[in-house]
Amino acid sequence: MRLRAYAKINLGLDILGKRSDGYHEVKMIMQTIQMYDLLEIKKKKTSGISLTSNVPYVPTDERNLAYKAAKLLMDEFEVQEGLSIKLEKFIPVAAGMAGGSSDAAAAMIGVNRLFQMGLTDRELMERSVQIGADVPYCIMKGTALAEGIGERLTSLPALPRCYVLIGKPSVSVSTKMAYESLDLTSVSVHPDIDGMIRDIQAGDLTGIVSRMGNVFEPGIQKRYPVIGDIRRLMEEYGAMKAMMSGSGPTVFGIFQDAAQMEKAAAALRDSHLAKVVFATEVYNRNGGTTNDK
Ligand SMILES: C[C@@](CO)(OP(=O)(O)O)[C@H](O)COP(=O)(O)OP(=O)(O)OC[C@H]1O[C@@H](n2ccc(N)nc2=O)[C@H](O)[C@@H]1O
Ligand SMILES: Nc1ncnc2c1ncn2[C@@H]1O[C@H](COP(=O)(O)OP(=O)(O)O)[C@@H](O)[C@H]1O
Repeated sequence: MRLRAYAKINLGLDILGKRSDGYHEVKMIMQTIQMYDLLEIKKKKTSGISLTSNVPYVPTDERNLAYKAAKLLMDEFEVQEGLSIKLEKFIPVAAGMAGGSSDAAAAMIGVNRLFQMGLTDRELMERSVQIGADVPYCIMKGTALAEGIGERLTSLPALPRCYVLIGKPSVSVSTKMAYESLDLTSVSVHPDIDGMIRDIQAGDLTGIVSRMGNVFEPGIQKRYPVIGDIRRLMEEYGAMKAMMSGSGPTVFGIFQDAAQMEKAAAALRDSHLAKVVFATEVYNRNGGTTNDK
């Protein structure tokens, strides 16, 4: 069975406070994009899970989030057969694009089907938060409001047609480090997430984009100025707006025009500011790219 594990961007990312368990209360607008890892999962006769990957820098043992997610379900359902997972990574790692979380989500969806466990998406989402705060969203996909630690999800209408340019500099950012080093008292500008929800409901792309904001961005950009360089380049080449995704360092730009985005992508490649440059579109729950009829 082959599965796609889609990447996400955060159109808006606000942090409301810190909980006693160390996790943070968030309020985010999540958006799936047409960039994905591929998972091929198969039953195998010998028990246990084996995982292979096309990249050397992700673990292939129980530290891999796809492995962990598969194991969680297989343990609960006392599956005696084994599982092999072939993981092909295209989503940059430790990039703020939920690559690992999405692999975990796809593994859960696949294992549920392969071993006929009969769990609903809702039941998978409830279990998946044990793997990571973003995993329930990666099961749900599309445009959504994420609250709590990221697991309280409200589905939103699909975005109007637009294009997304991804630029990932060569640096990596650990999510844990990003949360730990964030000083909430010094956050002076919080994005207007409620306003963005209204704009999404109204299908107003200009409004949505004007409210894009990420409270992680100033701190991470200070450490890695290349983030600002990529952002500026994208805006110079016609992005309605560009911003860092999640805990970074990936920058995405929103474009109204595909040809304009391709020009920006070429300029970004020439600049060598980004190690990964990828021109794409949003992904919606119905499998399409827009809410066009
Ligand atoms: C920042 C975001 C924004 O979408 O994405 P990424 O940048 O990782 O893609 C997410 O909140 C990342 O979610 P996820 O990557 O699933 O986090 P987890 O694995 O559960 O947690 C990693 C670490 O981040 C911190 N953490 C995570 C989520 C949260 N709401 N509060 C936190 O403080 C905790 O210190 C935790 O140990
Ligand atoms: N399937 C996986 N894909 C990518 N990274 C993984 C995976 N499983 C575990 N990891 C580990 O999780 C960390 C964060 O990965 P990732 O999900 O790509 O970050 P982010 O949430 O910032 O996009 C990496 O340091 C990596 O070693």
